[in-house]
Amino acid sequence: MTLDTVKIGLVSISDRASQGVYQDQGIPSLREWLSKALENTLEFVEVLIPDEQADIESALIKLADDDQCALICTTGGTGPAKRDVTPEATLAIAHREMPGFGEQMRQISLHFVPTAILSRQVAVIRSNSLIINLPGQPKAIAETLEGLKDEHGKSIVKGIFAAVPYCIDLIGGPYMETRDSVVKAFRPKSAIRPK
Ligand SMILES: Nc1ncnc2c1ncn2[C@@H]1O[C@H](COP(=O)(O)OP(=O)(O)OP(=O)(O)O)[C@@H](O)[C@H]1O
Ligand SMILES: Nc1nc2c(c(=O)[nH]1)N[C@H]1C(S)=C(S)[C@@H](COP(=O)(O)O)O[C@H]1N2
Repeated sequence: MTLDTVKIGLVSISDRASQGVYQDQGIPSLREWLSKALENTLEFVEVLIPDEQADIESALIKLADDDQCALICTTGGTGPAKRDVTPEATLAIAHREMPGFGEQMRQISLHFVPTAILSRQVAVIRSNSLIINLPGQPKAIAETLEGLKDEHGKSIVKGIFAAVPYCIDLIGGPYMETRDSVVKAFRPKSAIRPK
């Protein structure tokens, strides 16, 4: 079976990276982890913007409605600081909320940092796109998507990505295959397509 190409939007939200104060590591970290985790051919649409609610909303609308990305990952701007507005922007353009993702990401992150509860990250659906907020620390991207493994590679805490392919099936997106050594997608037996 030939796998579908998957279009993925990557949005890095950082005042300083967008001004060139430091080099953006958000988009490269997202691209690297997703390319490692997925067997499908991936087509990325990438945006680097400051923490401005209007800019974030229009970037998300364009990626969902015009580019038709099945998955959109944001990084940054989820904390309690005044300029952190990523969750507000995401909720403002959402059609439906998916609260399980935010709940699980905060649980996972508590295994890494006690400040995990400061992230207000959300996940939502807009039409056929799943949009997920990830924290801004570049290392938080793999932590929340993949979870935590012991020294033998055995999963201690499951990352949220295990649930992403089936969610995308259910909203009418492409069938995504993961590499089990990175993350094993879970689907009910009836939804698994033979390789
Ligand atoms: N896009 C990025 N590229 C590289 N490092 C980043 C990026 N975003 C955040 N970081 C790092 O993670 C830390 C926490 O991220 P946070 O989103 O809270 O940044 P911030 O303090 O709001 O600043 P800014 O929006 O200017 O990146 C930052 O201080 C920075 O060290
Ligand atoms: N996995 C993980 N989650 C994390 C962190 C981290 O380093 N790793 N940092 C926390 C911190 S310090 C903050 S303030 C919040 C919000 O980060 P953001 O504003 O960069 O999105 O994410 C939290 N979640």
